[in-house]
Amino acid sequence: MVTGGASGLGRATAAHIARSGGRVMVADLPGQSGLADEMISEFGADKVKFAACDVTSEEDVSGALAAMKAADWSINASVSCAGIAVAAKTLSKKGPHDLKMFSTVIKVNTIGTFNVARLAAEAMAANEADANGQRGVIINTASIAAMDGQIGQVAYASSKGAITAMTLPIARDLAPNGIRCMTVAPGLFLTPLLEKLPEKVQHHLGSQIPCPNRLGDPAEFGQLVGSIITNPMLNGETIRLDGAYRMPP
Ligand SMILES: NC(=O)C1=CN([C@@H]2O[C@H](COP(=O)(O)OP(=O)(O)OC[C@H]3O[C@@H](n4cnc5c(N)ncnc54)[C@H](O)[C@@H]3O)[C@@H](O)[C@H]2O)C=CC1
Ligand SMILES: C[C@]12CC(=O)[C@H]3[C@@H](CCC4=CC(=O)CC[C@@]43C)[C@@H]1CC[C@@H]2C(=O)C=O
Repeated sequence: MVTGGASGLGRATAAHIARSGGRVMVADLPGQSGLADEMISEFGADKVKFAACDVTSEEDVSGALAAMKAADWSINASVSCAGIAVAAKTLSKKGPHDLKMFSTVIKVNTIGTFNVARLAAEAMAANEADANGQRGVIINTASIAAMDGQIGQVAYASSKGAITAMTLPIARDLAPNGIRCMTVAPGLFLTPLLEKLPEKVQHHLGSQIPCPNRLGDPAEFGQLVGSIITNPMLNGETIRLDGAYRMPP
């Protein structure tokens, strides 16, 4: 299952899994079903399915997992890519940071990610263990903003910092169930999130990345997720995927 799987990093991950012979439940907001339909046409309905799902809702996430079970698909990997970003300072000329905005970002990014992790873990725990005694892997998406939070990113950086912080305790909690937990902290990737910015700004951002000297390709994120799924020793850690970029203040 890939949440936020209709767009950007999630879409590239779903495509990577489908191309590698896997089956993917794309769980995304109902408004994204058109984008998911494109993937279903590309890979076939036996490889890709769509579940309308708000990650903050227990009912929706349980529904997506139930749809997998109904299709006789086991859940071996749960990848959380659903996320939102806002820009606002703690205090600006407009006044203090809007508290509702802060709560919304925490709700979608942090609580949504944990909601998916806990419910996916319950489903994975019923899988038969493989030769390593493992039943599945939970993969979260943070951001380098978790470590290098910029001016105006207090809500976003907090939400992503919590995702990196939950990685080790989730891995420890789920070790007895044979379930791993990893987090990827991407740098700057060319997805609709960044495509919103003027091209000049996109080029400038790409030029700041040491090596490779360009924005990340979402396929490279999908490739890392594929490696995490297949490498049984990766557990309890956050991996930066950023071409050695460190964000300035
Ligand atoms: N693009 C980048 O450079 C970076 C992205 N990230 C993170 O990667 C993740 C994916 O970002 P992108 O692919 O760039 O963004 P995107 O905007 O292309 O995709 C995000 C997807 O999440 C879905 N989504 C949003 N709220 C949701 C909810 N409540 N329930 C279910 N789905 C929901 C959206 O519908 C969308 O399909 C996000 O968590 C973002 O914070 C982190 C670092 C860098
Ligand atoms: C997501 C990330 C950090 C941001 O907050 C910005 C986003 C690009 C588009 C944006 C424009 C704005 O006006 C508000 C901020 C933001 C949403 C950036 C793309 C990658 C950044 C990130 O997470 C890096 O790790």
